[in-house]
Amino acid sequence: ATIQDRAQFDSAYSHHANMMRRSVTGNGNDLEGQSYDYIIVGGGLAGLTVASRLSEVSNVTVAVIEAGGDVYGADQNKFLVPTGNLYDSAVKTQYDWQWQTSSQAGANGRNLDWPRGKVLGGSSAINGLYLVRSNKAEHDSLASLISAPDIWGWDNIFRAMKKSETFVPPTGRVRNVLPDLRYNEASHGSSGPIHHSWPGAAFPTTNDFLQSMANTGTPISDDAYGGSSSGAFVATSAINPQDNWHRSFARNGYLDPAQNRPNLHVLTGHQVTRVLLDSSDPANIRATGVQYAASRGADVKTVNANREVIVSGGSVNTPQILQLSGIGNQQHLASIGVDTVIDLPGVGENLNDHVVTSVAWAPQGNVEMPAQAVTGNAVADSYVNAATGYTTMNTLLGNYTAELVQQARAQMAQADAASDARDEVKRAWNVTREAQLQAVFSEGSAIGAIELLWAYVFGSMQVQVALQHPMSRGYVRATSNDPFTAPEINPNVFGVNFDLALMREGLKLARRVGNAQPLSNSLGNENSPGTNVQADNDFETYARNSVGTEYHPSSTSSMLPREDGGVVDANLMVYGTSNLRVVDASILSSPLSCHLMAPLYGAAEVAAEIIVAHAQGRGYTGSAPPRSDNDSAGQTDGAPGATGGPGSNNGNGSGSGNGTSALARPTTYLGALLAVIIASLLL
Ligand SMILES: Cc1cc2nc3c(=O)[nH]c(=O)nc-3n(C[C@H](O)[C@H](O)[C@H](O)COP(=O)(O)OP(=O)(O)OC[C@H]3O[C@@H](n4cnc5c(N)ncnc54)[C@H](O)[C@@H]3O)c2cc1C
Repeated sequence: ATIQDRAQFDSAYSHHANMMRRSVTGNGNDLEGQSYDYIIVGGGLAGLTVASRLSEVSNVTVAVIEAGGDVYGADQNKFLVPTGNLYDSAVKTQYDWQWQTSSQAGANGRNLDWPRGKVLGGSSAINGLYLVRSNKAEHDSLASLISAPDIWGWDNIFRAMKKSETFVPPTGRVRNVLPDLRYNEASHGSSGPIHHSWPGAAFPTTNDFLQSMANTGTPISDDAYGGSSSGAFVATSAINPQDNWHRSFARNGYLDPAQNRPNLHVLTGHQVTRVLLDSSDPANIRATGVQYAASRGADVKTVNANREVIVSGGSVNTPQILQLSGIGNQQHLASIGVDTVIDLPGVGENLNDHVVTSVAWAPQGNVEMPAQAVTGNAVADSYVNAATGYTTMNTLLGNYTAELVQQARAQMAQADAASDARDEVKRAWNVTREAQLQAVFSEGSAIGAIELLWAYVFGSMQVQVALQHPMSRGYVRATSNDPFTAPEINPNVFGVNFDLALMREGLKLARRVGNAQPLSNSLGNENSPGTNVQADNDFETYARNSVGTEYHPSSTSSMLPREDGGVVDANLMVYGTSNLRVVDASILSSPLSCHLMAPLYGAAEVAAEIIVAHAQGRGYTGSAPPRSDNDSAGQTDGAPGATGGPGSNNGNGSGSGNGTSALARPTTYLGALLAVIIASLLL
């Protein structure tokens, strides 16, 4: 942390204390023995999105159990102030699970840090705020693997991503500094819970980066949000200019506006230790509730589910929870002393992650840069890095592509044959990698294989290089039947040579971008890897020594057919159960070429629509069900057949929050525009 004077800083942000907040409870007894229609495990990005939407239906009851604490407290500025994500970070604090991978052979044996949010809002509370959308072809490909184009294909996900968004155009000042900041309003949403905008502060070298990308083969995109994210652009950030430039995330976007709903209860500071399953009818295994505890050794409490349990613990924790509940590979479960209820070998497997490293320069002379600290000035502190570019295989490699793909196929076939993984797991690898090879790595594909990010970090200027479609697959496996013992995380970094080769070529391109006009005018010495690194081998050694996570793990509860190693079906129901779903990053069956937050808000919106449709006895056809009675328009349709209802339990949500004003309404686009005009006049 680089805050010089904490008291001065907190007083500059004292207005945060007056915000509208949804109250939550930290008292585990409030839920114990109670019954809720829906129990959501994990109050992160997906969990709070689903909780908010389900509780719009007033005659169902919803409980969320979150292992971490609340964001609103002594440390709230860590989460709310955008620049805080770098200079007052929640990473490596109590708000982070602080996972580490197992030793990674592909990264010279290093154990990589794997932060994940452990706080209300989950990783959406601690992340880098980049909002980038995935590509049409990627979603159509994911949907075809589960034969559900109407639900998971681009059209429905695009609609759902817009549903979650309120787009706020950049200020006049930002437009002046960044003449190449381009967007197409038609691709954005105007009345959703999460605000997408640009920071109030901007720097000329960001525009130079776009120009240098164009000059090295990655053209500037006019519309990165309408189905193709390839090209260079300044990404929107999850920032709300109308609310003091705060971070917009699952807590303040989805939960706080639900503050007056008596049918929604949120418990923090308690970890779900397992899902309780009734397997008396093996053809209809039902989740009857969950157990939870404040810590290892603390009392284990139970809360009952009338209708469904929805697991939203994220890509690391969700498979661990399923495994400890008896759902997973029978052999693995036996090895940790867990009785198998459902032998489902895909649980925890098929893990993939974007990995990242960078080329870094010292700034040239007195080039203008953001403050390398949180300052107490809301506009300055809204600055986050956001310029990016998604580069296709053809730009990266030209006609070398086909040869590399052929080599990759041969290498993977050999490695799979030697692996002792279950056949279903091998099929998951195969179908998802083949889908990637066809959609992303085919000649002329418009999907980014590599992301290049422009970053000012701790006084250095960097072009970061992140692999978007790794072929390597790893796993998450519980190592003990104790839920408070860390699982083994093995992302198998650079397990397939193809991934290393692309990273190497990405690093070369990053150097070319930095050496190209006009960006080169602002860059001094190349500090890393350093100009002595020229040969392929040296680039690869540098990549192995420096690579880390871009924080986008997915696929550990893949939505695939059961025989292809799937864990959930197209309705996100865990195979073999009739009322246990997973909604979080783990359901994506293969990587997406983007930061995951935007598509995950969309996926969680779709999940909530599916669940509401099912509660109403309707099939889900891939569009929003009729509006419900607790939503902002106040229309009613209820959910026939829902059991329980308000008052079916007495967990009354008392506790640490300080809810104040009336139910928030999403701002309209006109309101947004007006606020931005006023803001730019004030600047
Ligand atoms: C440091 C960092 C930077 C990132 N930067 C970006 C970015 O700039 N842009 C972007 O788009 N994405 C970014 N991401 C990724 C993005 O935030 C995640 O992909 C997304 O939040 C995943 O959503 P989720 O719902 O799957 O999991 P999460 O949001 O992580 O939520 C899971 C929740 O479940 C809770 N939980 C887990 N286990 C239990 C249990 N047993 N009992 C109770 N609660 C439990 C966790 O505490 C957590 O709150 C970043 C992530 C990190 C960690």
